[in-house]
Amino acid sequence: MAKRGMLIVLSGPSGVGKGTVRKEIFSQEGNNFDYSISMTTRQMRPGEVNGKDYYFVSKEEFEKEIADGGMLEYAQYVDNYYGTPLKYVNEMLDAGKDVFLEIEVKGAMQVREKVSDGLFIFLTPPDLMELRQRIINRGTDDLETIDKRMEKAKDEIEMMQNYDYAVVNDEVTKAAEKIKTIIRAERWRVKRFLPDYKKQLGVD
Ligand SMILES: Nc1nc2c(ncn2[C@@H]2O[C@H](COP(=O)(O)OP(=O)(O)O)[C@@H](O)[C@H]2O)c(=O)[nH]1
Ligand SMILES: Nc1ncnc2c1ncn2[C@@H]1O[C@H](COP(=O)(O)OP(=O)(O)O)[C@@H](O)[C@H]1O
Repeated sequence: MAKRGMLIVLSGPSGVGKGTVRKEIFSQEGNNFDYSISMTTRQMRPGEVNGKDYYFVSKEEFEKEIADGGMLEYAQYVDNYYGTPLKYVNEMLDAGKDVFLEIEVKGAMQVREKVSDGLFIFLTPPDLMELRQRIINRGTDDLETIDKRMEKAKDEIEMMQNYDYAVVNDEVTKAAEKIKTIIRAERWRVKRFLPDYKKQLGVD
């Protein structure tokens, strides 16, 4: 059986640039990871593709998945559900692939409870004004939603203490570089390396 893959969780407040940084990492290293496509009940935005950006489902379908135990984690975020389907993640990890999740903080904490050897990275904005500006620039939210997201962001940043690494998203390429460095180093953490190495050496 292949060595089980590593679960990499990229999290942080909405609008900080998780999607942007994740896409930058995948454009360079897409062959090295699998991305878990989330399920959501929110409206599809122009340009989004069902099954690529998200699996877009109804509230009823999402609640059925929860009831059937099909979600690794889920959260309700600004009136919609978002979650990670469990089956794909397990299949990929079992096949020895590293799987990347890009999720908000409540979901990340559920994963932390369930997956003790995951790698948890918190992407954080240079400051709150810059975060607000990014959400405005993205042009996907009305003012009321932006205010809700900003209120949430303050609580979300408090959650940083529960993560393994913090990365400031000042520039996209720099943040992506830092995350790649963290992942490379993580592969050589003794707790990940040693069990296999012992097997190889025939010592236990
Ligand atoms: N818990 C959880 N959060 C998710 C998942 N997928 C996306 N999110 C997060 O939900 C929040 C809202 O997502 P979305 O409306 O797409 O906005 P955007 O990511 O800010 O463009 C963001 O912080 C996402 O990272 C998921 O599967 N689980
Ligand atoms: N380092 C950065 N500098 C400036 N703008 C950024 C940076 N990273 C992301 N953005 C912009 O901020 C907005 C929010 O990014 P997005 O990736 O959608 O965030 P998230 O997935 O965390 O909600 C987008 O308009 C994106 O182009």
